[in-house]
Amino acid sequence: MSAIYPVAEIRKIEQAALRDLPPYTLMQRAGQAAAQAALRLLPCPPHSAAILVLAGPGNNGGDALEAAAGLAKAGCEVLALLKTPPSQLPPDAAQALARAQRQGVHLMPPEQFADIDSAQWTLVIDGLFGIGLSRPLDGDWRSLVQAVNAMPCPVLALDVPSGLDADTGTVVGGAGGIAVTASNTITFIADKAGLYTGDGPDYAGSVELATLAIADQYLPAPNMWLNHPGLFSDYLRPRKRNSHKGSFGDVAVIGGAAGMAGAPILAARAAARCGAGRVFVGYAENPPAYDQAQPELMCRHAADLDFSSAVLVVGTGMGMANSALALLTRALDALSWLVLDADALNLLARQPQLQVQLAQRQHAVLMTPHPLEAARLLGLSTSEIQADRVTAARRLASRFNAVVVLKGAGSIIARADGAVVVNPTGNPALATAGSGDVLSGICGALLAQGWPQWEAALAAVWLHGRAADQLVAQGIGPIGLTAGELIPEVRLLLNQLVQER
Ligand SMILES: NC(=O)C1=CN([C@@H]2O[C@H](COP(=O)(O)OP(=O)(O)OC[C@H]3O[C@@H](n4cnc5c(N)ncnc54)[C@H](OP(=O)(O)O)[C@@H]3O)[C@@H](O)[C@H]2O)[C@@H](O)CC1
Ligand SMILES: Nc1ncnc2c1ncn2[C@@H]1O[C@H](COP(=O)(O)OP(=O)(O)O)[C@@H](O)[C@H]1O
Ligand SMILES: [K+]
Repeated sequence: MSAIYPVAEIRKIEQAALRDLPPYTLMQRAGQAAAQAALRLLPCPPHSAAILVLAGPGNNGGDALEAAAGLAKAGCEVLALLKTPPSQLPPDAAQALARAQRQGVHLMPPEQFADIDSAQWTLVIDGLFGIGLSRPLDGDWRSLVQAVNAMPCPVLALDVPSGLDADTGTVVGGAGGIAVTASNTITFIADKAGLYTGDGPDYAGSVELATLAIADQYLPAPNMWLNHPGLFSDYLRPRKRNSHKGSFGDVAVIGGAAGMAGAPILAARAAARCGAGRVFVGYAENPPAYDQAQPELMCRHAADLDFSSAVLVVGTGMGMANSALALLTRALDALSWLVLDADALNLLARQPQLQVQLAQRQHAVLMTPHPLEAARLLGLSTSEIQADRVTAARRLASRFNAVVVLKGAGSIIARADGAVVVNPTGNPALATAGSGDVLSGICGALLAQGWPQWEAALAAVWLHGRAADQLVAQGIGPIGLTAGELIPEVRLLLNQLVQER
């Protein structure tokens, strides 16, 4: 399942399930799943492992103590750090503590709390705070997290790395806050957006989901999902034998002011190699005769292009001159499907009347802002966008009646009705000039081939990120991957997905 729920919903699911289950059941399931995940992470047999379990004052601490019991039972040497007096633990966590002690888990004496880094641990389990974190970590908690973050061993976070906001992927307390940097996270009941977007992936590491066998009847209809090909596979259709280039549509990339002629070329090459029947490049100024590396592209002056018969990808390297504004206005007037990127978005941010025109357009639009472009469109700062990427993407989608891709680590795809998808593919190899142009070209190609906007956006973002992941696995990046290198890899992946379906 790929549903993502906000923390408030997870609380409701948990409460509803707990009403129908014997007490302590869910914590036992969480702890056991965590113990199994921990055993899989050990680089040695259990009886050679020394595991430090950090147990906080709430039920996240209870999960950790339950996991500690399971690990001790499996033969590991387990030491638990518990600052809270047992009498102050919630009932389930107190039960987990009793079980851990029966299994031979030792409690660390308080005088050793400041020296946890003096021992060599095989693994640390972070069960300090989960979704109940209500304020930034300070004092002893902060020192503890600092010590864990300096350790070389793997760290398994339970539910969410302590200190991270599970909804937004920001550290609680902002720049002054702190969170556990885990190598792995096992999250319970359902995925949380904050594990996949913004700073979340840097803290959560590799994420595994344990649903705790919660029956479907307790799960409300989601309106947030984790991106995967199942969400767009209906459109991964093999080509009919009896087809021709007209069957796969035209893309016209509009952009390319002086000094930025390469940007639309990247988008256009991506569009051609992702299957558009014909690809035009409409230059704001001085079109080149043709693209030597991809002579299939038809390079023209944008003023000479028919805007009504192609999917228009507008804005890549377009500049902010009056001529660019005129091209954007013409594109918004056209009945064609639109992808708005880069300078098209920057111009829109400056032109309230064009924003009204966009929101009222009959044919909806796909917009691909990076956080700064999103900030300009919403009149906010980039840090305000990054503080809650899901909300920012939803606001843009509803304001402009558009499908919006808020780019950056863990891209957020949002729809005007509030549906959101969080993308788990991609890596910092993509932090290179032109990779956004490639994304807009992929979007254009899928739209030209008849994909609806929502599925086109989901597929384009997933493929773009996955291509970068595969290239990095081959050693092509993260350092020095260039945007153009993504294009053949995306083509390969798209063909593979169609074949596998
Ligand atoms: N219930 C169940 O059966 C299941 C629960 N599950 C597990 O429970 C987790 C949620 O448990 P939880 O609600 O007890 O919250 P948790 O994250 O442990 O922290 C709350 C405690 O921390 C304290 N506190 C907060 N911030 C603080 C700070 N900065 N500095 C210091 N203290 C701070 C807060 O104190 P207070 O804010 O009240 O002062 C309170 O004492 C969830 O993530 C999952 O792991 C799953 O196993 C499924 C079954
Ligand atoms: N750290 C990262 N992790 C995942 N994806 C990233 C990361 N950095 C950048 N990207 C992706 O790379 C692309 C960059 O787009 P953009 O900022 O518009 O670049 P440009 O304008 O140079 O083409 C976006 O799709 C973005 O989501
Ligand atoms: K935790």
